[in-house]
Amino acid sequence: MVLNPVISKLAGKLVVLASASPRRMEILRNTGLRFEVVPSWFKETLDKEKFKAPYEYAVETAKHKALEVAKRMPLNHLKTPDVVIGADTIVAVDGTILEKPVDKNDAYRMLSRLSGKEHSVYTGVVIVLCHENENKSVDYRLIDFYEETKVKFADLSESMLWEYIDSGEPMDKAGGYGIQALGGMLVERVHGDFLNVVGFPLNHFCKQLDIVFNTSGLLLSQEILAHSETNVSSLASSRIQQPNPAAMTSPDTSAKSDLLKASCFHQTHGSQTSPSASPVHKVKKNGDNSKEDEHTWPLGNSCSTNPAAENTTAPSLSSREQLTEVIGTQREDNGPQKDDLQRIIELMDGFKASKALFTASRLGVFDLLQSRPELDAAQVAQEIKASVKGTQCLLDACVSLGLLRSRESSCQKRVYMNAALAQGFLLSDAPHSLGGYIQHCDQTVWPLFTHLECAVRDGTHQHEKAFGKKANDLFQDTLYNNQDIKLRFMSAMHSIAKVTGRAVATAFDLSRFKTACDLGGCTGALAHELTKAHPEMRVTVFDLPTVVEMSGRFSPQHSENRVSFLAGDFFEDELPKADLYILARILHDWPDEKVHVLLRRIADSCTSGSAVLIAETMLDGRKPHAALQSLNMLVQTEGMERRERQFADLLCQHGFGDVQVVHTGNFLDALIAFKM
Ligand SMILES: Cc1cn([C@H]2C[C@H](O)[C@@H](COP(=O)(O)OP(=O)(O)OP(=O)(O)O)O2)c(=O)[nH]c1=O
Repeated sequence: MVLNPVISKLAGKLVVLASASPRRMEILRNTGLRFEVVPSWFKETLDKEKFKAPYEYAVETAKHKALEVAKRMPLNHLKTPDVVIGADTIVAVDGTILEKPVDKNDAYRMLSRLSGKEHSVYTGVVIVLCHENENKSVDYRLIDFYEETKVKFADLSESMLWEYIDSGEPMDKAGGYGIQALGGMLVERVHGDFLNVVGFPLNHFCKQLDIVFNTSGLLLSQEILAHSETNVSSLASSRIQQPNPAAMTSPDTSAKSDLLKASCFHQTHGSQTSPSASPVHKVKKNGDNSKEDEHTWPLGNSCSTNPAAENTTAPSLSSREQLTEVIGTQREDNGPQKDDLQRIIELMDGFKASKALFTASRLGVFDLLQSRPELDAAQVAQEIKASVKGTQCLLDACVSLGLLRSRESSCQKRVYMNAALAQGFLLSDAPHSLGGYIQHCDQTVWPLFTHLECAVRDGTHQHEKAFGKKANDLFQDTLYNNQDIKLRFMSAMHSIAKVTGRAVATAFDLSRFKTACDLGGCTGALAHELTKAHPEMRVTVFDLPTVVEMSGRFSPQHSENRVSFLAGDFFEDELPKADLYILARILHDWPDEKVHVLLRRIADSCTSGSAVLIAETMLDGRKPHAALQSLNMLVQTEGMERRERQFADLLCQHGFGDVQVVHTGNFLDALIAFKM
């Protein structure tokens, strides 16, 4: 806990881990830090001969990983992070650097060299602080350090070696072993930070953060204080990395982003923290637009809205402290800006990236490579019954998108395996699989979006143009009009609810509510998360008969029976009585006049103190996902996405007030309003 205050100073900042390492994610996630994961595309091919010490190689590699993500995000993700963390772990024995083995023989070679000896594990870490300056370019300030841990292996027999290698564990780990898993059996002694061996020297990282914040607790102040050499420990060193311009291309810094105004919602990776730690803010009713981005944090410290506009005075520099070199580029005066052109190309390529993901998912590429990693394009093509040429293009596109990883095998063939993103979200049987939603996007949303221009001109959905049939009743005539389409849609809604359910269920303290009714709750995925998070709560899922009859297919094996289903139409039938009514991704299907009908019916069913919990992607003028989701509703439904204030205005007309919102950091934001 002693270091927790340091981590909490990153609250409200967009922190990005530029790593696909599940171990690094786990180590950081366990600190309660909220961060996004954006694996780096940097190929770890620096010439080792050019470095006088192994740790220099690790630090330089970590720097390139972090900077690549820091530069790419404004273009690909349309947002500039505040902090990007890169890391690289290597094993060094007898002056030789060992990274991840390319195949089993390579693993054997590495482990044989380590057998019976002491070696060093170095993890280089680079923290990139991104700061948008007055001319809209982004300054990058780097702080780097490395940690060394000494590890002594036991004498390893041939049989032990091969048994370990055949476990598969060595293949994605430096030095060909994982000390935190089976590889622990090989280790006699560790001297230094254990987590450093696993891939991230957490203690040193927190100490470094403390230095960066120094006493005034400022991050991204005008002058980032550098760390003096005084805290060099026996096995670790911290130093300011004076970026070597020759060693790297100057980052594209013209990316436009106002996200350095520390927006008050979190990009959450991993475990949802308790409601008390989530930033809850009250929504003012219409007319008071000036404070839209100001939120008060439960911890009492307000999040800055724009560092550049703050009257932050940089702490004075002591003689022993150095400034890191600012890396920035001056904008040229003539011709199309390279970065702007790149931005437009990225946008034009967007649909190709989506379709590549949809196609790979539909062809079963991710499931195949999970069961059989390290296949080459020809082998994948044979399995998915596709051309080698087409498969090669698709696989390489997925690698470029960070969905797959590839490397040269020992017989000089390029082999492919799933990246962490694919393992987390794209496998059919993954707990948070988005496969259903991807199929819905590919089969339903994609054809509708080809008629976006008509949707914009007409202001109506495009089911008839896309599928050749009139859709009078949005759901009955389109999404539910045959079993396959209905099952696909329910699977899509189920996958979204699985990914977002816990964040929505824990966004507020709902312990006062004993009964809830999830209107349009579809498969009950959110309902189950609510009962998990609130042991006293019973939830009734109220949805159309055609949906309720299929919901059993999605019920979790081991679920308490505090979730029940009731068939009905929430526009027509009497609503079940409940303390809390839930509308998750429901209101965005309907125009205001229909929303008023539904809210009036809910208000009539409520008693004082009852509440309504809304989960939607809320428009905030910044998040591209929300604005694009609103287009999605335009082509698909009669509805739209709305701003917080629009919800507050709709709700107050039906006697609901004290509106609070939590930006959960994933697809959905949560809003609660109480019956006054
Ligand atoms: C020595 C050792 C390494 N490792 C892992 C940590 C790292 O994930 C990996 C070293 O390879 P890295 O290149 O540092 O990291 P990575 O490839 O996994 O992820 P990324 O490059 O995207 O950041 O080896 C263990 O898990 N246990 C160990 O005992």
